[in-house]
Amino acid sequence: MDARVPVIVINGFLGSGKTTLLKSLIKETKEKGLKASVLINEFGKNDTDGQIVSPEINSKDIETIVDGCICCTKKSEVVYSLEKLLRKSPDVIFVESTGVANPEEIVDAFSNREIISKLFLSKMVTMIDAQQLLEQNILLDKKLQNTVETQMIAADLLIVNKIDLIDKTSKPEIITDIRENNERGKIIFTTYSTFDYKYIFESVTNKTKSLTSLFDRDSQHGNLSYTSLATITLPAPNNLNEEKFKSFLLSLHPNLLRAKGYVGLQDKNGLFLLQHVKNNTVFQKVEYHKETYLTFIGIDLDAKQIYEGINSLQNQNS
Ligand SMILES: Nc1nc2c(ncn2[C@@H]2O[C@H](COP(=O)(O)OP(=O)(O)OP(=O)(O)O)[C@@H](O)[C@H]2O)c(=O)[nH]1
Repeated sequence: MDARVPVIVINGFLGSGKTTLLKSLIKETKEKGLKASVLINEFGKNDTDGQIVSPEINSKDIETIVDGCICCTKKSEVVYSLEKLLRKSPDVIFVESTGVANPEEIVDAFSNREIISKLFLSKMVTMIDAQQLLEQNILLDKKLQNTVETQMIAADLLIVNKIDLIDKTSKPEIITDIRENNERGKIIFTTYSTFDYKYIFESVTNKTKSLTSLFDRDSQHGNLSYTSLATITLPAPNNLNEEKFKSFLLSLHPNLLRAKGYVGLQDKNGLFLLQHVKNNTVFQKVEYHKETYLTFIGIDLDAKQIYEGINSLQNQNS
């Protein structure tokens, strides 16, 4: 019997809906009577995604690698984290990559001699932000555009998410775009990463694909590095004015690709999870009892401008 544990990698650009999918998949795994383990990789310093999925899974079944990509600077931590997860005897391991990870390099990070006999790559899922795909030219950085393409090339399953934010007549254009990069992957259109998860779980029992063979078909994209992509993390004020803060985030467009964190809002009790992708800003009331913080991810972000902007918002309120 093949005792290798299936790995499902969830790829996709910043804010495309990876954590939303991960949360649903953890729930679905439980409902199937199976045990999930999770490896989450965050580009920023804080484990926001781990915090978001934490109500669904025992903390011992989550490993988090922060402050860099497992496809480059954090490659060496992957084996250690996977070994730790394997000791919990999971039926399946979900890996959520950072939004700027190169899938080819992720597979390489997993192809370590010590773990390759214990795991197999069951599915490479790529989340696509429908709105972002249609406005691809908003990506300032050619390398990031390449990343989006590489994530499409690598996928078995392409989940076009956030279709509530686009004109439905654009679907054929999206399909054409995807097919230019990937001729064979299954394409599913979704909102909030909701679809029939049988397309994920059918592969859990199909132990055919090895980690090393995945990229035999395409290796031309090579190693990408992002010199201008940066994260800035700072403590968050606990009394931000919601509207002024939203305007501040919009003022950082188009350099700001993603912002997230935990904040307190003026005239509102409790703490809020901030989710900002492009021009969409959402504050969700949450139970959160640790230090508040804000993480900004973008291209050529001006740290001084961000620090001063947040400070000035705080001072306006006091
Ligand atoms: N309007 C809309 N929002 C969505 C949809 N799916 C997810 N979101 C929201 O988009 C934001 C980002 O979603 P996440 O699941 O955190 O995205 P992610 O890919 O994990 O983000 P990173 O890990 O930062 O790259 C959250 O506020 C989600 O609630 C959707 O279909 N439509």
